[in-house]
Amino acid sequence: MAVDWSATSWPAAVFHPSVALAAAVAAAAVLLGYAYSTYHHGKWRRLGVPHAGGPTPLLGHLTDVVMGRVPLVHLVHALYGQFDGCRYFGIYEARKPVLVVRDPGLVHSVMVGSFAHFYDRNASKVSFKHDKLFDHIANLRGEHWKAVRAKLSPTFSSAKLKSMMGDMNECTERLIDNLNGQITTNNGVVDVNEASAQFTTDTIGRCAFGLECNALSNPDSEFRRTGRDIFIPTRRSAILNFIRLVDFGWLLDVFRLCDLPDHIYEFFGNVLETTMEQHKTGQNNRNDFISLLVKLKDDEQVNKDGTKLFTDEILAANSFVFFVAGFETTASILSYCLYELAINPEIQIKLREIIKEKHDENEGKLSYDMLKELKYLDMVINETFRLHPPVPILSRVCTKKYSIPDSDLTLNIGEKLLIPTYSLHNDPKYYPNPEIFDPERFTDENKALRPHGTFLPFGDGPRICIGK
Ligand code: HEM
Repeated sequence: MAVDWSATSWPAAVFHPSVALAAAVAAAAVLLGYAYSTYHHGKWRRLGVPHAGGPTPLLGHLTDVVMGRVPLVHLVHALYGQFDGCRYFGIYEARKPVLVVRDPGLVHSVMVGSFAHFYDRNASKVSFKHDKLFDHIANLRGEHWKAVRAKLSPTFSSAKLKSMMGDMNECTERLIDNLNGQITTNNGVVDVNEASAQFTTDTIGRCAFGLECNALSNPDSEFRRTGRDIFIPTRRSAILNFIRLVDFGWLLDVFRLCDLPDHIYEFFGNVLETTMEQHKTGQNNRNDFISLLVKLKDDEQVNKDGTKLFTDEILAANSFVFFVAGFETTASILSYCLYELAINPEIQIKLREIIKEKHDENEGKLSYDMLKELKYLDMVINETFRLHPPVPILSRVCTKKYSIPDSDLTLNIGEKLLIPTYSLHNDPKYYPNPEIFDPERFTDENKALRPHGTFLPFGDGPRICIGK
């Protein structure tokens, strides 16, 4: 049977004015969305800055990173290789132009010499307004950061470090027992990753908080569980980070959303309250991080504007960051160091003999001064930091207009820079055959041959790691 097209209703529907309007609105929305998501993508071309090609609308160069196909450090490393010979290059972190600094001299200027232009790591607190643990030293900005940093720096004076040696030695004895136990029960196979995480949890718990965390003897202890919960990526944090990345972070403030589960906020609030109380009532008279916090709080005068620097929230946030910043980094470098020693037995034997000799000279005791004399141990650890930097990329935000010397490029306030630590550590120009584990790169003579800005496991300049 022939179809009578004039009798069907669809052509009439297509041309109905409301459908045409909807189509026009949809087209306008697509165009607007495209314009929004690519608005800044021409910046590096306009400025004549060498830049990575083909940014995707909305996600820029981070599509594969957001999809979980490539870690950010691999992406930056591949581009670092592509821009050999350039002092810097541009990428797009989603919509935002970001400058990656390749030249060690410029890296050093940004972090040290011209620090006054690059005070901060984060541009703003948007999207974190309701995060009770956000206002810690690593996130604070400008003068506020400077004031808190000056007060917290004495945590790691050499006198304080010396007083921690007893606790560290005790945790180390337990680590050795744990490793020996694993060797016996597991045919010589050892999970150094988990043992390092447990050891680090116990050591920070004792040295900073005066707490017995028992992670080595009880892998399910509360501190160890909390450490795991903070670092295991969740769908929730992935979604929140995506929202931030595409510049809708303000929505998280509107809906009062935070990254971590409630029990983590409660945990750090409780740890701080309990340990501070123990110090105040004399149940604990150790000279640790918490005693410093108690003193800062008690001694503080109210500012002219009636505010205080060390509010309960600032203290809780800083307890949190001392645990978080110290835990994963130290555990990671310790397990990589044990791993490298296992696959480089000649280095292991040499290091072991040097340590044993000193240990015997010192009547079987491990002291702070003895550690400082173990130069080869330092070289082995530094080579581990070079190959496996726990923080492989650093960031800075321009806080005061900066003209890059010998170039036409001027950075404006709020613009972001990345410093590719991992790539600088693996650049054959500074470290020939970079894939080889070779502690000899860190003799005094060899170190002196390399320019500043080529070894950054703890960052550099006034914002360098406080726990270095
Ligand atoms: C192997 C161990 C560690 C490594 C590799 C490491 C690495 C780093 C790096 C790369 C930075 C950024 C520096 C910059 O931007 O220039 C940093 C900052 C920081 N680290 Fe560490 N860290 C380690 C241990 C610790 C420990 C034990 C603590 C304990 C308190 C700590 C607390 C901090 C803090 C609070 C900051 C922020 C400093 C500021 O903004 O003023 N870190 N760390």
